[in-house]
Amino acid sequence: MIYTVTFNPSLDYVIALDALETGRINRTKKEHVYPGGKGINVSVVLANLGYDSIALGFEAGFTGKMLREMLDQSGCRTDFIHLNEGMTRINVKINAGKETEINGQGPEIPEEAVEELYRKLDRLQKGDYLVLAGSIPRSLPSDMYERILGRLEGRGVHCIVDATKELLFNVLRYHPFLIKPNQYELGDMFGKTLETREEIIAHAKLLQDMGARHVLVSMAGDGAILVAEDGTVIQEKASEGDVKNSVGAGDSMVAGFLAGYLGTGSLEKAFRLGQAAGSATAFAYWLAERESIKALLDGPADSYGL
Ligand SMILES: Nc1ncnc2c1ncn2[C@@H]1O[C@H](COP(=O)(O)OP(=O)(O)OP(=O)(O)O)[C@@H](O)[C@H]1O
Ligand SMILES: O=P(O)(O)OC[C@@]1(O)O[C@H](CO)[C@@H](O)[C@@H]1O
Repeated sequence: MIYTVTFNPSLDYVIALDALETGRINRTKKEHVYPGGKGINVSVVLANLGYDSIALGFEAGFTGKMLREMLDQSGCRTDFIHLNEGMTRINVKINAGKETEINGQGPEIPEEAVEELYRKLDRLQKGDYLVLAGSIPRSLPSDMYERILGRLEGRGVHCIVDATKELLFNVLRYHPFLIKPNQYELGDMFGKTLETREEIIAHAKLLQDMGARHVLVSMAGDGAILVAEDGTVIQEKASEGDVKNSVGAGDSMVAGFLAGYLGTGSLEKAFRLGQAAGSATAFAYWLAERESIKALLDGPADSYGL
């Protein structure tokens, strides 16, 4: 089974305007509310690709109730922990020529709720995949992901971590199966701006020296580079298309990679399905659907396990 964990889910309020001006009333041309949060997005795209997963995380308040309902309707299985105080955040995604995002802080997660999540994770079995993705609320310590991987160590659970800075650095010694920083996040981890292919590969390898297995570096419209555990490097440009809203492109890429890997066992197919899923999301108002992903694949969909 695949599990995703989203510590700080959201409702994403996605709006489109011709232009955004501060200090005045702006009116939207288009608006929509979607379930959000990185792990949840991974679960939604996995479901669109025909892969079952269970989305774990925390929800609270009327927004949390709505999040559950929306995910139920979309056929995505959840096993959230309900918090009695606060409310699931609403993140605002503004498409006005440029993309601007305002992400909320989210509710406080008490110690008992974290313990409840640990108990759920204790039930994972050998061969399961666990995706940890996104920020954690400020009330929690920055070694949260490390504690989870430490607890799962030696149990044969394959972990995928899509996080930045300390959250990511701290988990490397547990040899995560896959990490997916974007080009800027990777540079940021070393206090640098990475521009060339060589610089990106060299820094991905530094993360492998610290314990990561496969490192997938996404580069938005420029595509992605996979530095595999055995040193193989796969790089490809992204498909060209009309970008509508790239929020969730990275999460879609993680979902596509995992689906491709589970469906074929091939890192190359996984990489290509990941790229197609990321681009299909960028070319849509929200997360990629199965058909739009298939349309961006090179070769027949069944050769990707779809
Ligand atoms: N403008 C674009 N055109 C084509 N493909 C894109 C575009 N933006 C993203 N993609 C695809 O999606 C993948 C992931 O995108 P990106 O690097 O923006 O991830 P990210 O920074 O983790 O995104 P997010 O945090 O919004 O989920 C890229 O490697 C590429 O395959
Ligand atoms: O605040 P975080 O946890 O870093 O990111 C949350 C978020 O921006 O990530 C997803 C896109 O990747 C959105 O659905 C969601 O609003």
